[in-house]
Amino acid sequence: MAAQRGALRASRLLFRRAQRKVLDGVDLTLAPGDILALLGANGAGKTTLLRCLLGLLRPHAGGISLDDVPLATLSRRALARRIAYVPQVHAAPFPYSVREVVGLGRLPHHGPFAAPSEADRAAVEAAIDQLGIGALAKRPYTELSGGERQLTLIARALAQGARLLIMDEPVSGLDFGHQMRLLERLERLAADGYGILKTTHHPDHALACASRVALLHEGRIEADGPPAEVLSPQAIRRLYRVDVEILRSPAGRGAFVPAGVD
Ligand SMILES: Nc1ncnc2c1ncn2[C@@H]1O[C@H](COP(=O)(O)OP(=O)(O)OP(=O)(O)O)[C@@H](O)[C@H]1O
Repeated sequence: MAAQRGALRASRLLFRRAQRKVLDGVDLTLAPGDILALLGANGAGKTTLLRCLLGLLRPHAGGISLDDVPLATLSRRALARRIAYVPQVHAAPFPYSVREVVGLGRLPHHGPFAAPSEADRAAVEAAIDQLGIGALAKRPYTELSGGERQLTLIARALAQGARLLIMDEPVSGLDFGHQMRLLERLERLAADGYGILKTTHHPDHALACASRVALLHEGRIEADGPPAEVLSPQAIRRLYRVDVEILRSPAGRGAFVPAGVD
């Protein structure tokens, strides 16, 4: 079957750690326009799967392709222009300005020793505009709040030119307001044709902001589909051993309410 244009596709991935199958026959596709939320309990293998999709870990079996081209045949630089990783917010070792941090996203285009071109500078400014962080551009990254750092790291990914963004718990450590604003920004990026894969420990966020949800359990993708279909109380029970009820607002939004834990 032909992959959707621009899609990243993993088929039948197997990955072992110390003889244990962390990923065991995983199929997953990320296409432009998707917001795909990957849920799984602690240790389920979400980060391992992300690292395979980024070409940082080589699966023991199965294949990963980008536009039908095997990932393993693409250079790191070619890959970085197509797929960007947005890590969890981290402490920066040096007080680079926000503009300089976003500019690091241009390295796959001009290399570490060449001066940035006009096109590089334009891409950096466009990414800063897209994330609405122009007012922060001169501030040292080290002095930013967690939410501002997260926006800076997303802008860096956009400056990279990649259309597929892979995010490890993008709202972790953010206050409620910043969480909601970040999720809203992700929706806008998806509407602009970016494909976003994010891991999350919040089923509520997957209900509120995802076009698809994939559940990783015991090494396999147990379900992959629209949030309202996949995120049943039974599925939450199986994943987290928590009983929940789903409350729906008149606007159709949903939230999980715990009804009991093991
Ligand atoms: N470098 C490593 N060496 C050995 N085992 C590892 C290593 N990294 C991860 N593991 C194991 O692989 C399994 C999957 O880990 P992974 O980090 O992918 O899970 P996760 O779903 O991202 O977890 P969390 O939600 O807690 O971040 C876990 O059992 C973990 O202990």
